[in-house]
Amino acid sequence: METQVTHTSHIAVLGGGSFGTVIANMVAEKGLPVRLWMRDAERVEQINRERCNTRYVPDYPLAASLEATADLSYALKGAEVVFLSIPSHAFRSVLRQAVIDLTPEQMLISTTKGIETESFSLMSEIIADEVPGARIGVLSGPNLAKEIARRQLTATVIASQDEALRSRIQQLLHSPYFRVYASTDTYGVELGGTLKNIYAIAAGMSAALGMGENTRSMLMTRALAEMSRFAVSMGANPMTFLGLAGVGDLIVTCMSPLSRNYRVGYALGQGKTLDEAVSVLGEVAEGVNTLHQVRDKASEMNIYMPLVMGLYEVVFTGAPVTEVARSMMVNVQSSDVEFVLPRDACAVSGAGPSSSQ
Ligand SMILES: NC(=O)C1=CN([C@@H]2O[C@H](COP(=O)(O)OP(=O)(O)OC[C@H]3O[C@@H](n4cnc5c(N)ncnc54)[C@H](O)[C@@H]3O)[C@@H](O)[C@H]2O)C=CC1
Ligand SMILES: O=C(CO)COP(=O)(O)O
Repeated sequence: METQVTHTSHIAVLGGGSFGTVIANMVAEKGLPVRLWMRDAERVEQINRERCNTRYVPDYPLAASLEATADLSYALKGAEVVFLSIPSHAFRSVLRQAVIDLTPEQMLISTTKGIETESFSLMSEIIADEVPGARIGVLSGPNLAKEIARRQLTATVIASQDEALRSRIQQLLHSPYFRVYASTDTYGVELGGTLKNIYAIAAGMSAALGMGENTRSMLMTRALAEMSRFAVSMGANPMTFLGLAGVGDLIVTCMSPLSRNYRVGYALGQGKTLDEAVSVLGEVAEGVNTLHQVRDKASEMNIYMPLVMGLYEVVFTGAPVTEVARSMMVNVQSSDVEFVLPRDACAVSGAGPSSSQ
């Protein structure tokens, strides 16, 4: 049964790409007023006229209570919840334009799976910087927009320290095809969704090169080990990666040609240059920048991440993938499951054990 939701005001979604559109429409399908903000006034006009975002999610009729707008103040003023589906490279600048119209009781939910260049900030950290005292949540999980648009069953995680926020977002998004689990580990949930994009590029590349399913399985499993090692070094709780926002999202993104990061990897595996692979996509593939940022951070902090290091060489320096793969296969063979949760890791602020509902 669909969750009944009450409302006193509208919901705002910033970002008129594929995920922003799907989030906005899932809420609007419940009859709630939703304002979907995007920069492009022509697209706004087209969406409101045709009731479809033909550029990003064709064949996906939009509910009557969804209104596209190019007026940021109109979208934000009086909104109860603001979802931010803006690519990481533009996230801070959009938030800076938005801040004047935000009020402390509004809930700000990032759906963006990326890292800011230079600062190494995740999006929730950017919100905390730009909107001090904001009520912050992060939404992440195996959520390919195009599958959600077909109402194929899936689930996500809403992570926040704010219990009322978690339950409000569960209420707003829950539907017969979409379940919403809760977590208190904002950083872990956000980090999982961000890191998995790197390995999706590698998975796409290995598929294009005709590598087998054993290879893909090894890649995903070692990716999880590497992500967890990175999380521990960053003071996060790696156990969160065992959930939907970690292994769940890693699996779908490494398996599906619907993933833009997978597609970038596939194109690279076919011999395209990085510029060609990205431009043919025409949508954001966060993993390219994330790979760069994580490689730099891992080098700086001396974190052992052979997949990241190898993929960086292939993607950014043009090293031949078969040679890189071969050299990785002769690396020192360490333990399979190498870490146990450090006893004091749970005490790290913001890295407490996640709680599912
Ligand atoms: N598409 C998907 O399946 C999912 C995407 N995400 C995440 O959501 C975020 C957004 O992704 P998508 O909507 O899929 O991307 P997209 O590439 O489909 O659309 C991005 C949108 O952001 C807009 N944009 C770019 N720069 C802007 C700026 N400076 N100001 C205002 N708008 C700007 C673009 O015009 C476009 O409408 C990404 O971080 C992605 O990782 C998360 C879950 C699923
Ligand atoms: O995060 C996603 C699915 O959960 C979408 O992945 P892509 O950005 O690679 O399409």
